[in-house]
Amino acid sequence: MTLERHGFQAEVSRLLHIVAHSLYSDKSVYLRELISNASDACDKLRYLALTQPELLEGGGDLAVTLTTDKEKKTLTIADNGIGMNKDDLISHLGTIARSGSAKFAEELSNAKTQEQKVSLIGQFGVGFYSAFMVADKVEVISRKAGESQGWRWVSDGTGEFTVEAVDKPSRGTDIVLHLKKEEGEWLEAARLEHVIAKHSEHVALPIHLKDGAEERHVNQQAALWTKSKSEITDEQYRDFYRHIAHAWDEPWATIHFKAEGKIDYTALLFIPSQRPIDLFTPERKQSLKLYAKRIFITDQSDEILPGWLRFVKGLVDSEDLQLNISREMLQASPVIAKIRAALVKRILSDLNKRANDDDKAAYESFWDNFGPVLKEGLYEDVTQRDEILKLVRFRTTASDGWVSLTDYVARMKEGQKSIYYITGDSLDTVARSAQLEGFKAKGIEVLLLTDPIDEFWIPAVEKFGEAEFRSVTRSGSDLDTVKASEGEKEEEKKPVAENVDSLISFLKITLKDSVKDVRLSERLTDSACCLVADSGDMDMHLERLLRQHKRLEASLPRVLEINGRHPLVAAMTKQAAKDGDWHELAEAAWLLLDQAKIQDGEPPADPALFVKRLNTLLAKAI
Ligand SMILES: Nc1ncnc2c1ncn2[C@@H]1O[C@H](COP(=O)(O)OP(=O)(O)OP(=O)(O)O)[C@@H](O)[C@H]1O
Repeated sequence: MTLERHGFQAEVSRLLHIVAHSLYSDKSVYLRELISNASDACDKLRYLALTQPELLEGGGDLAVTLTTDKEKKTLTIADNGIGMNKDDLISHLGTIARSGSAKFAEELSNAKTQEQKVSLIGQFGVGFYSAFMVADKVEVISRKAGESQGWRWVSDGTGEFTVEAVDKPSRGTDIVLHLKKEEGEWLEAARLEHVIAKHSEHVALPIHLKDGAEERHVNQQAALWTKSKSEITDEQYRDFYRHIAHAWDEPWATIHFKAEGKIDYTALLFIPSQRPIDLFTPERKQSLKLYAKRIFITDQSDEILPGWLRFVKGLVDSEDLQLNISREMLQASPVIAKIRAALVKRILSDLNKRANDDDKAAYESFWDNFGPVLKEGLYEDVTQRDEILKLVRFRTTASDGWVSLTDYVARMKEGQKSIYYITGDSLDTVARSAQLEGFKAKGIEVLLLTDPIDEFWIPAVEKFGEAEFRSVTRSGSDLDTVKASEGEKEEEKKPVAENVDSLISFLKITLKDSVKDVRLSERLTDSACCLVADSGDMDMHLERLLRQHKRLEASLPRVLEINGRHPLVAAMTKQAAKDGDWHELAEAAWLLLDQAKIQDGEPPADPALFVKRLNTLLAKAI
């Protein structure tokens, strides 16, 4: 059979280069990764064999076997699981199929320091490729269950791999590591046993170690989640989390409980301390593993947890599920629906405890990582809305830290009935927005919202207690009904330019359909003008988002608010009262509209014309 040469996908090459140059202080993690893959492969076969017993080919004792060869300097990790055929080898081991990989590769190339790279890899996981931390050549010899042809994949981890057909009598996969010169320790049985005890003790599959003529069973194999909490150490929980979630970080939270009664199940759930890179991909895939009576069923069900809890890792094992339940049947299963409801309740209540814990920084680190995902629940799950609102934290104009809605409401000014917010792309731009000026002057706190999901949950939720959410970029904000508190006296206000109404009429006639209306503003103190959405119209940031995603073509005309106390508006008002040539005033009117757009982060309607007008006026002034 011919030997085929293939190039690795670009992101894999880059990843391999970094991994092979051994960034990790603890290289032993490669063993955990390869044993986890072997154990996943056996789980997959065991599940398929429930309906296709012929796949077991008479050999149903699934196991992982580690074999050392001191002469050849190889360590082989073999399993008799599902195996891979030629296409599987090329796609699974030659590309990173996982979503988020393009973003990962981009960030990896942008990362400057080794620490940044390690942290990125930590978020993404390197799985199989970690083999190249200890090996300068890796051979994968595999035969897929139900197929007769075996295949051999070989690579030295630099850009290319080869695939060829080989005979492989036994089903499953052998990973042969040709160890680097300095990695001889992986030929020592004691060293291997120690690492297995540390990282893979709880793998629910026998792990055998063959060292010369001797073969031993080296793991305890007790499913960790079946033990009682008091028998499990923090370290065991952590190692189990890393094993089951293919993670590299510490769990931020560990939730382990047994439910007995109408439905019996055990849940062992983890919340990571690092945000994985693929958290915001469109599939919003969750990865909780489902077991029935300790047999793995699936990690692909969207039924066990809602998408807005997709950051939760771990497993659920139920006594009340049929072993041969198909993934389709899961969708209609009342047992799953009940388990899901209970898990959601439990996770939210644990989060609530942590939110009220003294360790504010810990909760804020969770919020930083997963807050935007949890907020999706406000939009999607009416029944959990009140519980989630208790957990949400915001940046605001009044504080550098995170603020809860309860804190916000407690600080509301006399006469303030609404919770004010502004949405935008980044904290910096929203915090500088002209629409906030009047609110700042009165000392009214405004929530600064910068997650795309904010545009969707706010209109769905509408209220927190009695207080309605109100955008400051909308007209009719009732600013004048709110009293400034003592010590925050509003600055002495300058009088509004006399006859400003005639300027307003002039602006309406000149700007015509480019604006919906022109009004005198109560919200501006420093800026001459700003654009706001008319009450009932779409919020401006939402409109921009929809246009970016090509869901909306043209932009809607907005209300131009002008500041009657601003010197520019005063000068224009004077000019409007005079008879004669209004050409220059009209040019100034267009400049006023364009500057409002620029302040909102939008380009002027016609940039060339904007520059021409500006230069004409500047030339006169200089
Ligand atoms: N021993 C094995 N038997 C069968 N398939 C395997 C084996 N090892 C790896 N694979 C296949 O190769 C894929 C890639 O493995 P890899 O460890 O790189 O990533 P992963 O396990 O999917 O994710 P992670 O990076 O989180 O570990 C796996 O998803 C699996 O399909």
